[in-house]
Amino acid sequence: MTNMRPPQKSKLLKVIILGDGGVGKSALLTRFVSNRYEENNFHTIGVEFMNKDIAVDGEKYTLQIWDTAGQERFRALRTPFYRGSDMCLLCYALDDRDSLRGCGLWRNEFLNYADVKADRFPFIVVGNKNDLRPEKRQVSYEDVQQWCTEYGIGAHIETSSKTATNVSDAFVLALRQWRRMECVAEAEQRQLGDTIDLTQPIQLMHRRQCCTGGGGGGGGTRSKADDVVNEADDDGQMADAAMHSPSAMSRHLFGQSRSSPKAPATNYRL
Ligand SMILES: Nc1nc2c(ncn2[C@@H]2O[C@H](COP(=O)(O)OP(=O)(O)OP(=O)(O)O)[C@@H](O)[C@H]2O)c(=O)[nH]1
Repeated sequence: MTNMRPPQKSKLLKVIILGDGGVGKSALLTRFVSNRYEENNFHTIGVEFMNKDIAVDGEKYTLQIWDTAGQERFRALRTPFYRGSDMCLLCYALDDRDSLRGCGLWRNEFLNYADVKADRFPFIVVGNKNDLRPEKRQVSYEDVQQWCTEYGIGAHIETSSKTATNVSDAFVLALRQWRRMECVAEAEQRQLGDTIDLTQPIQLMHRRQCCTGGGGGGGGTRSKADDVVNEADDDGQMADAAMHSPSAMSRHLFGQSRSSPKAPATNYRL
């Protein structure tokens, strides 16, 4: 026996990179995964993916990163791969104003084919080629901030695959957005789980035994609730009532007369 903790498993997450043709999506992926940069890339046809292990805030992840073709003619080849994505990088190039506008169309295309809710999905906006000289820049940081606010996207980063600036940070940012969304979803789920819908009929199981009341036949002291449970053993209805609301036993079967032979006590409205 050893007290060593088992090696932590990494979580597999699917990341998708979208943006107009030539904005630098493939260069970003190649820089991140292989730390290489090529000046003359071929256009991507359809989709390609690569895996990269990453540790963020003490957690291990394997990112399965899908690079998609930005050219319109490849739409039918790329869209089937949107489903199941955990996060999405919307890319534009700093020297191409139209490519920022394009991000809106990419977002819509993604939402449509991935079938996810816009306000529940972790998008980030990535401005590529920030190594270019200032005079080549067509998109200011403020333009993008404004765009992000308009589309409700909370994270934006500028990168350069050429000079390896902020490339890993872009993926870490996306991962953190994903985690934030997960936390929101979990909190909502918890809230839903804790909420009892008083308008719904509650179906109780017959002859359930109460461990605190000695109902398992352990020979402990009999409680008042035990008596009531046994008293109603014939049809099991009272047992359910006793377990769920012992103090309400005086109102047997929730307001219905005990003499009523077929009182539907196991399917009631509060
Ligand atoms: N200056 C500069 N140029 C870049 C950078 N990243 C990419 N490029 C240039 O942009 C060209 C297109 O980059 P890609 O990565 O192929 O673009 P893409 O978005 O994948 O294009 P599609 O495959 O057609 O969708 C490259 O051949 C490079 O010349 C960068 O960080 N800085």
